[in-house]
Amino acid sequence: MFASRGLLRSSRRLVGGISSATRTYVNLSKPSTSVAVLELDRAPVNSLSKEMADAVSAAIKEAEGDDKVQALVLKSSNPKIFSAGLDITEMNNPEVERLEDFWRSIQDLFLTLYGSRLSTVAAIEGHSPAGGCLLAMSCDYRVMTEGENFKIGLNETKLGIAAPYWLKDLFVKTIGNREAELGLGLGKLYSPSEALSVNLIDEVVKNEDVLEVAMKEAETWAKIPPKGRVASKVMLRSEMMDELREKKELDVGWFRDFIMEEGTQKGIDAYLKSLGGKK
Ligand SMILES: CCCCCCCCCCCC/C=C/CC(=O)SCCNC(=O)CCNC(=O)[C@H](O)C(C)(C)COP(=O)(O)OP(=O)(O)OC[C@H]1O[C@@H](n2cnc3c(N)ncnc32)[C@H](O)[C@@H]1OP(=O)(O)O
Repeated sequence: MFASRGLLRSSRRLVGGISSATRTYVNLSKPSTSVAVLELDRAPVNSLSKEMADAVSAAIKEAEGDDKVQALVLKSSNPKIFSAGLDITEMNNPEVERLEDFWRSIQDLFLTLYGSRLSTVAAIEGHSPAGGCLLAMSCDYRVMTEGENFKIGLNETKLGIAAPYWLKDLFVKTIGNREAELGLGLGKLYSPSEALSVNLIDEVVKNEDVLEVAMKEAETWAKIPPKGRVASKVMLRSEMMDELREKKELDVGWFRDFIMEEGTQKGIDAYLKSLGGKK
């Protein structure tokens, strides 16, 4: 059903009529004719390394390659963490070439998900900070599990870094300029009810219901005739995507220079050490 890609270790099985493919970092399945499910599966926190970003992009393209598929649910294998965002170790004392390639992979992941012909529904299971929020906001619809300790938002400023301009633009498009000023400036992480109140997400559901609700939503989107739906999506999203495509290498340079600064490195180093308490 889903053709395998050279990049990915892939094994296939048929469970109850559901074709599923298990790969490194992602699992792709097709529980119904028109909806595919892409599960993020990089323990412990689904952080986005270069390889993880490439794997997610490849899986989205693979789902798009099936003409019958019209919608995609993005979920996590971890019920408490959708994604902890970018893999911070990629930005900690990096090799410059690897750092630049890492950023290109993140740009490509955004362009692939945000610009997908598929209707995309994020089943946000638990925490979704920074790059996790980027993944969620790149989808067409967001369902998040309840639990006021779960957080979503852009906390970059608290790490001593700034979100790139296109992530800022996406945030503004999603929640409006004033709330984005507050959210970005304060590095605010929102609980599910707060996120709902500012339209960062569309629904809050019980943990056990999240996949069912996301699937139902995806089925609804999948029934819309694709021609008009995709044309509408292109109209709404192409300006931002075209700008990033044009400025891609400039953006890589900004990212590299910003991350390689001594002060940025000190901040990232301290933040990494504070995480998990083990590094
Ligand atoms: C001209 C102007 C120029 C402007 C500049 C433009 C260019 C600048 C661009 C800069 C862009 C930067 C963009 C950044 C976006 C990001 O995504 S940065 C990442 C932000 N993410 C976070 O802050 C989340 C951090 N993690 C957590 O908060 C928690 O881990 C959690 C709430 C998700 C889960 O908590 P818990 O279950 O308690 O797990 P932990 O014990 O904390 O973690 C377990 C394990 O995972 C490691 N880890 C956690 N997150 C990350 C991560 N994002 N990357 C790498 N590793 C991570 C953590 O260290 C633990 O490891 P050990 O078990 O200790 O080894």
